Amino acid sequence: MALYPLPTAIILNRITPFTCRFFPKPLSSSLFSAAAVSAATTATLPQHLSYGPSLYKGHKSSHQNSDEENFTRVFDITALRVPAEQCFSLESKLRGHLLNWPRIRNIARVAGDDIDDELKEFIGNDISTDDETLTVLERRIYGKGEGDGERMCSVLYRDKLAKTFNSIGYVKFENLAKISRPKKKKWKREEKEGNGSVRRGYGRSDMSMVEVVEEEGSGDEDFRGLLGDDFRTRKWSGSTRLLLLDERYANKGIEEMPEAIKAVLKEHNEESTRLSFEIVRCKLTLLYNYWQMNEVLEVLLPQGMIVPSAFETVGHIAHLNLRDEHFPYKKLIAKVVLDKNKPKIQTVVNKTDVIHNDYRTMQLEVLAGNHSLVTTVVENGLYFDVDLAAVYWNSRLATERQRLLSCFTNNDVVCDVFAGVGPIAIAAAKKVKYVYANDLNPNAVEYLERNCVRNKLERKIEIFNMDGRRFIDSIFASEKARPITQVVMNLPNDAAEFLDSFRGIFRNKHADKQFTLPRIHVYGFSKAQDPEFDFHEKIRIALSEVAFEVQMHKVRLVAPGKWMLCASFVLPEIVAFAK
Ligand SMILES: C[S@@+](CC[C@H](N)C(=O)[O-])C[C@H]1O[C@@H](n2cnc3c(N)ncnc32)[C@H](O)[C@@H]1O
Repeated sequence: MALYPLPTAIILNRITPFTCRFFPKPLSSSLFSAAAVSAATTATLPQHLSYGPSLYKGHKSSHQNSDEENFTRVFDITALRVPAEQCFSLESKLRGHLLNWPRIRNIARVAGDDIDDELKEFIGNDISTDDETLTVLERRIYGKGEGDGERMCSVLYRDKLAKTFNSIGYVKFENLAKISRPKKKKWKREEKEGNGSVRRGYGRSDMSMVEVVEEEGSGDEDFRGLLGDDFRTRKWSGSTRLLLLDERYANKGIEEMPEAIKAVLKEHNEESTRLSFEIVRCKLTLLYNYWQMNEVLEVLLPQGMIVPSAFETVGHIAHLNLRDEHFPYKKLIAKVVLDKNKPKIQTVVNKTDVIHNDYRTMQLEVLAGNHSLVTTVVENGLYFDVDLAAVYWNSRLATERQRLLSCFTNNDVVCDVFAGVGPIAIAAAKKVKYVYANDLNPNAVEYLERNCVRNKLERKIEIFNMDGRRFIDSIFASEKARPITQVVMNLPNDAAEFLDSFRGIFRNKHADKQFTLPRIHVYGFSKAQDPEFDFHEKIRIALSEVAFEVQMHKVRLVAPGKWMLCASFVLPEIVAFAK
């Protein structure tokens, strides 16, 4: 990620270690200027950040080789080490005292907390009842000479240990030179298995990591060096887990723990001297992947700036609607959106202009990711290929399309005058008898054809590429066309103006012949105080007649005070037969 260099500098200056200082964002509009960096001042941590994880809290990591590492925060916490088999019951007992941070499991696993399978075999399953086995094992681990219970000198012990474990084929101790061990690369591969899940037994994921902080001078450094990091200088305890305690208890001793925790410790330490119930100090590291989009952006953008938190998606494309104030940071914002929404999102675009062309296509600028604007949208089990650069698509209308479809029956013949790539026409074709779909945009028609085939509905749809007015004329005049029962006119800016095309569509039909008056569903916008009345008036003017029993449906607010509406009514007979 090479996009953050300068904002990173700001983070470095604005976030201090664990002292819980909060640096307000520089008011300067230049996030990148040195002035902005030095403008950072300290203040106390605001109330809403005083609890729970925050980028404004914790220590910064000592590794800061990449921009992402600048978002690493290390938190000192305390944990209760408990036997693995009891951790779930204790978790529910102690829930109110546990860390309970979002996306962090209260039960953590760290290196060395599991007994190796081979060792399990060696000591048997029931370690707590077999005292002799345990004593022998403890001698091996803590370096006491068998028989006398005294400590051996390091050299002798090391030698003995190497021989002992070698002879029984015990290969887990990574630092024993004589024993072959898997190559580093292989370990790495194992760490991330297929779906990205983490290697068993290690408290590291791509979001967070828990490590036990070793006490200094515990006296067994020699053996740790020999046996590797998995070797723990604590009494033998079988498989254990860490129950991460609430941040209030960080760096606290047993006396300061709540009664519930003290009771657990007391109860078990009385019961057994072998099982490990102990308080340990830990480091919880939250990595870049842990933080959510808005948390990262909040740190990167100047204080007071609205953090873009929502975007529309069309297939693999995230579609932002950035404000003017965001423009200097558009690439930065897009990169974070991409990072935080991978792999679903592969491209981030911003709308550069309001839609004002005939084909209703958007002017888009690709800000991050791959530059292809051809994508596939799945809506209600149907597949739609879309080229956002050349055709219209709006995922927000999915619910409205469903509502409209619910008005159709399997006896209907639908005519979609402004069909685009076919979200209404193709979905209707699945349900109704037949569909006539039209669009003026040749690109939309190409995708409409493609989508019909893709959804195996090409036999139920006939496609046209002409102006809507001409299409209405010709489809109703055609002798071959089936009698149309439903007409959809989804071009909200202008569709009402096309309604005059229905005047006289049956003028050449004999009045005594059977005919079907189509039900029209026309979309429009209104900024009026009473949008329904206003739209009704537009329809009356376009038809030069009053349509009765008009059902008005408010689709959604497209801008403050601007409604998108759908009016549904049966074409008045007087209009259809007008001369
Ligand atoms: C708002 S889009 C709706 C498309 C589709 N119904 C949907 O929901 O995605 C309007 C469509 O009408 C088409 N269009 C614009 N003017 C037209 C005209 N005069 N005649 C026919 N189609 C037109 C545009 O190309 C565009 O695809």
